[in-house]
Amino acid sequence: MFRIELTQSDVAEADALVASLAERYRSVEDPAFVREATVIAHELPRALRAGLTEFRLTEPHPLCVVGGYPIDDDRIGPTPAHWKDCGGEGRPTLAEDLFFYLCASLLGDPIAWSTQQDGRLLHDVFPIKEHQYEQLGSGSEELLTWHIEDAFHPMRTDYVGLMCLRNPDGVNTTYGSLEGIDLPTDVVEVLRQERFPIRPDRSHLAANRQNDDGDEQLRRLRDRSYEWISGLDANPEPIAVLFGPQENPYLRLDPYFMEVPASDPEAAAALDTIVKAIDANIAGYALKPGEVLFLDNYRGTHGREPFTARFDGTDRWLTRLNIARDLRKSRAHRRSADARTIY
Ligand SMILES: NC(=[NH2+])NCCC[C@H](N)C(=O)O
Ligand SMILES: O=C(O)CCC(=O)C(=O)O
Ligand SMILES: [Fe+2]
Repeated sequence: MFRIELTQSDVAEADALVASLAERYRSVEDPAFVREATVIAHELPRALRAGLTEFRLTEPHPLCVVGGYPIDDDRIGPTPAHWKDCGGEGRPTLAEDLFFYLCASLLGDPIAWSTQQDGRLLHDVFPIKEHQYEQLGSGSEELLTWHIEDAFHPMRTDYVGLMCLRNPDGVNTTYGSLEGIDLPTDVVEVLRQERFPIRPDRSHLAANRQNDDGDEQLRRLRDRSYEWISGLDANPEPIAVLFGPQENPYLRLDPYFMEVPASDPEAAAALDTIVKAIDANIAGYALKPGEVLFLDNYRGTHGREPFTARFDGTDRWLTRLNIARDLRKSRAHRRSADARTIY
């Protein structure tokens, strides 16, 4: 994996920047911060900026870890019980949120899904009791099967960022890719065709909806998004699993939510081949508090190993950002040029 290690003076620089921002902004969701973040990110330590730029431009590996940012476990307080209780202003993790968001801003622009976690930009990923056995980031007892994030969505992002706030049992994030794998050319050809129906993962379904605020227009847009998702759930659209460069093609799949019809055995066999190839090379990495992981969501899949949650405020806690390289690709689904929520 590609690693960027902050030195002591890098940390001091980043801390000073974050401390000054924490006096001006109360949340990374503040539209004024979102507007300024790209400019402010240029005040991060040079080695960090250079590393993230290299990761973005040369695609050296599907994973990039930024290590060395310190976290005061007491100051961030207990791991919350549900994301609906901890978004927006007043988070004890404001400093960590700001640092994470600025790093992300060197790769692209974070976006929010109207259908995920109340339309927040910054998601929380910790175990939620009612989700123990679900295929959700908030699950725990089940292996979170590997996936491209939001694979079903035409506007899924280029990167997924995960910042580790705590991970007391060293639970592994899993990752896989096509690196070192030579798929037969006829299989690749089939995988490049739109023959693979995919359903939305459960995190976008109305069953997980909490948000109902906002004006009339906002509610209508949100209703429309949920309708689109449930339509897709009932009638999955066939997508291509591979795209882009002939060698080292990009990936788009979430096998748990994909089923090829019996009428297309050739496609079923091709999907089976790539899933087995990626499965054979799955690796794991246990994020440490303060580490930020950026996953290249075109090049690598990821998931999470099962664990037993405690539900006592000491559980594993990550935050998550979805980062787009080109906001314009989703412009038709956002309310203004600089709005971040995709409807
Ligand atoms: N294979 C899967 N489990 N896919 C769904 C991944 C979890 C989803 N991204 C979430 O936010 O909860
Ligand atoms: O918990 C992890 O390490 C990964 C979670 C994940 O894949 C997700 O939330 O989509
Ligand atoms: Fe994920």
